[in-house]
Amino acid sequence: MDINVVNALTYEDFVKLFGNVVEKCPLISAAIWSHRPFKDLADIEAHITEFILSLPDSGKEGILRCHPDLAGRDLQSGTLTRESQEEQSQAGMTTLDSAEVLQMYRLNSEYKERFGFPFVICARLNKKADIVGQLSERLKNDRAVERERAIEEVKKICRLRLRNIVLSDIQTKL
Ligand SMILES: NC(=O)NC1=NC(=O)NC1=O
Repeated sequence: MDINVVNALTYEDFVKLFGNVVEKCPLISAAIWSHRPFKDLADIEAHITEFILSLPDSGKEGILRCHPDLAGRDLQSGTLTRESQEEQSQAGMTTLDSAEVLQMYRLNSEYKERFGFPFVICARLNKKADIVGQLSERLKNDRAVERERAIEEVKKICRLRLRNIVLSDIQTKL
């Protein structure tokens, strides 16, 4: 997507296009719109990252709480966002057997109990085994370390969603 096209978008169209690059946090894209003109996609990403990192811990945890559990209730009831549905199915979360669903439920519950926010990982970059391994491993972290680790995953998800928007736009143009 031509960055000049992005820079020419109205506020409403910008938020419509980029509003879910951070799961269920359209306010973030709305907040960075005023920084246009953007040099390139990396510049948009940098502004989003700057916004997230400028938040207090409670704000960062608020972003984490907007993320649906992997293989959780939203997946089972079909209420995931389009992006999340694609990501979770790509990571094999839609083809778990009942024992694996129960294992994810138990680990996610233990994690949420310990940290007060859900386990977040960039599903596109991980397969089922990695996710279970990471979830078990990261449970051992202390809260501050784990909060930062989870925000790193939010940034990876955001980067891939931003690129998806650009690529899908180019495909429609071809
Ligand atoms: N709890 C999560 O990590 N959720 C997700 N990660 C993704 O990459 N997509 C999700 O829905």
